[in-house]
Amino acid sequence: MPPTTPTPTDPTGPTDPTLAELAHRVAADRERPAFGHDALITCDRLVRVFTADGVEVQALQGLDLLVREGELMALVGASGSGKSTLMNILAGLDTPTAGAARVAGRDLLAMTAKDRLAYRREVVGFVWQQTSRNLLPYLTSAQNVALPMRLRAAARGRSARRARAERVLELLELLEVADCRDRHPHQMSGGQQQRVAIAVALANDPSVLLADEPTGELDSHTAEQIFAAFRTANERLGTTIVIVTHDQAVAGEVRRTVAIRDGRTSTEVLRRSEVDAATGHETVVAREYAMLDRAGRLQLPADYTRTLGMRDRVALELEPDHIAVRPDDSERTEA
Ligand SMILES: Nc1ncnc2c1ncn2[C@@H]1O[C@H](COP(=O)(O)OP(=O)(O)OP(=O)(O)O)[C@@H](O)[C@H]1O
Repeated sequence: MPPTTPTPTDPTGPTDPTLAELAHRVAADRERPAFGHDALITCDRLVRVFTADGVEVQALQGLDLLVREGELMALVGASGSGKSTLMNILAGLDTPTAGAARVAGRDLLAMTAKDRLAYRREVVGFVWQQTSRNLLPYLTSAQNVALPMRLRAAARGRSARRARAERVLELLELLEVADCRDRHPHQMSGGQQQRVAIAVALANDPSVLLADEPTGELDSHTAEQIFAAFRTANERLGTTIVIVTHDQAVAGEVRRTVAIRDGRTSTEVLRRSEVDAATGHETVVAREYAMLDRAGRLQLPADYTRTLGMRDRVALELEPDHIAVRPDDSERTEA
């Protein structure tokens, strides 16, 4: 199809708005809900700059991310793309340099030290890659799971021992490690330790469970089982779960995988099941999307731009139902 040339009468092209139209747009903007108003996690133009030896590193460069309540999603990206920086901010362990971040109604930039402690104890749970970082070595599994509940009870000046013991057992059973309840971490396999770690993270019924490479130290079979445990927690308890992973198998099992590139969300893969009406056969269809930020910026996948030799400048054409992005043809046009 030849490129369309937008004219002032063309509804797809730019026109000079009248004063009444401008007033209408301003009113509509004012009424439009804020970015991420209905999301459980909202990152809005999030920036994190580190300064080391006088050199600035921009780990997050205006990252936008929305996660809805009840989602189980994966974050992927090359080493150094900013995944751990984002997880540390969402876990309340680090503060962004600029932008906005909200989790379950908490503004992560405005929390006091006391709010931050309560946030880490009650709103988020985390599972780290190193099994040794998740569990205290001198406590049994049951004691490890009970600890966050005891700390919360102490902070609130309450004690409900029996309810606590019941919840410990419930969680260990849900994660299929009830038989390990009296064992210490060194008496369990890596997979069992990570299951107990998930139970610890869920102890105070957090709104969000964050996991940073939780299967990084495990073989692929055990990694699959750990992933199944996250899915059980998501389905049975309704917990929203965000997993950072390099593991393609894990990333391929979730409905939504968001890729981070150079400190920004770049592409997103959504998977949905389709049932063939004739055979009843179910297949999973995956589709990749690029993310358009609020300033209209788009990151094109590196393999696409490489394949077409696109660099610096590209040609844009507005079509009735899409925008075409083509390699720079200015020199050819001028010749
Ligand atoms: N405390 C810090 N001081 C200085 N630079 C840092 C610090 N933490 C992270 N960075 C830098 O910020 C960038 C993003 O790092 P980050 O650890 O978030 O990446 P990542 O995607 O999690 O990588 P990996 O997959 O290797 O863990 C990197 O360039 C890193 O060197």
